[in-house]
Amino acid sequence: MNPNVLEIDGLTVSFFTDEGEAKAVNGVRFAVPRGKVLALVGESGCGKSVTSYSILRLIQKPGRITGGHIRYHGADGMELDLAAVSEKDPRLYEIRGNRIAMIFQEPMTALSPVHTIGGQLSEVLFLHRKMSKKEARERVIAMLGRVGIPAPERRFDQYPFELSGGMRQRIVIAMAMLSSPELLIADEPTTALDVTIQSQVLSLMRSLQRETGSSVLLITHDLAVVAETADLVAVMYLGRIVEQGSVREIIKNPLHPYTHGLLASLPGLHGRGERLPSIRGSVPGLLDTPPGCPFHPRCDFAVKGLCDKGEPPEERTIGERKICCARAEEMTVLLEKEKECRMPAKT
Ligand SMILES: Nc1ncnc2c1ncn2[C@@H]1O[C@H](COP(=O)(O)OP(=O)(O)OP(=O)(O)O)[C@@H](O)[C@H]1O
Repeated sequence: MNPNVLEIDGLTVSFFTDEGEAKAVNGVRFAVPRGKVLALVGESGCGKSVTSYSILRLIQKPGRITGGHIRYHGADGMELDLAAVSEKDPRLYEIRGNRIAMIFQEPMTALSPVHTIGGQLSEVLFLHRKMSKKEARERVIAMLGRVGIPAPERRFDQYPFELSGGMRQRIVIAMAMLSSPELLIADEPTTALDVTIQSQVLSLMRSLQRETGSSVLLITHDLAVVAETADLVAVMYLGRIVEQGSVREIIKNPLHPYTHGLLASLPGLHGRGERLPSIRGSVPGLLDTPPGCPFHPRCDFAVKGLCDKGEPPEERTIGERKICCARAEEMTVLLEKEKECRMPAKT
């Protein structure tokens, strides 16, 4: 069996607007291993959602997948390139919601306000598992209990509006898990929730993932969420992956200046009242991406003539991580020097 449930290779997705072709995803390559959580992280607009929507072929006009592969490797041997398959191919319907499920930031996008919770959840089992009404009711009530919904028998007949945001997101997770997907794509699943509820929902997702052995592609802009939830991380900037590897290695020792900047701006790393450093400048538009490394105009380590010219740097491997930075090999030393400069001199 392939160790990866999903392999994305050279994925390119463009939006064809009146102003021109905007490459929202530009040659992205990563793999989601079986039984692992991979987080795709980056600032707003870097292409995380477009990447995840592409997997289920949910990109709408004027957007289109223009290149690359999205290879799904089923545990039962089913193989499919989701980037190439026809929209009408019945295998695509089988994959959506059954083998690959998706949960969104706002639970109400997935739930119908006019149907009961039990009715909506049972539908998943009628559709994908062809279960009887009685069997489905039992399975749904058990799953509601598993995701921490109190009094699941009573909740079965209630409507989504009768529940809090955190409870609704648990319902959506229950709905996704009912079909025992091999891969769960969670697009900012906790962003709309209060901080205390966020952490409960994340640990619920993590424990369900461990219990079922499914894989998760977690989309988030929050490195604190990554540290808490994921095994692997891929950092995206302006439609490209700039650094990827294990969470342990990358959070402890980020090498790409962008990852370094994202981590440095996390509140947990700084003392009370201390001003948080931020990455200078802002993300350029997709129609005027700079030549060379897309991050160079905001990078403190950019070198004229090296980082601002030609094609973006190619991916290279350092230890177990992959990084796209022309100065990757020197970064450990450069970051160490920078840290020393920021430390107050000893008297
Ligand atoms: N329908 C569309 N038409 C034109 N451009 C689009 C469209 N949808 C997305 N884009 C562009 O694609 C780029 C990537 O968007 P995407 O939603 O994937 O970013 P993201 O990293 O998920 O950000 P966020 O966290 O804000 O959702 C953005 O520059 C966005 O403006």
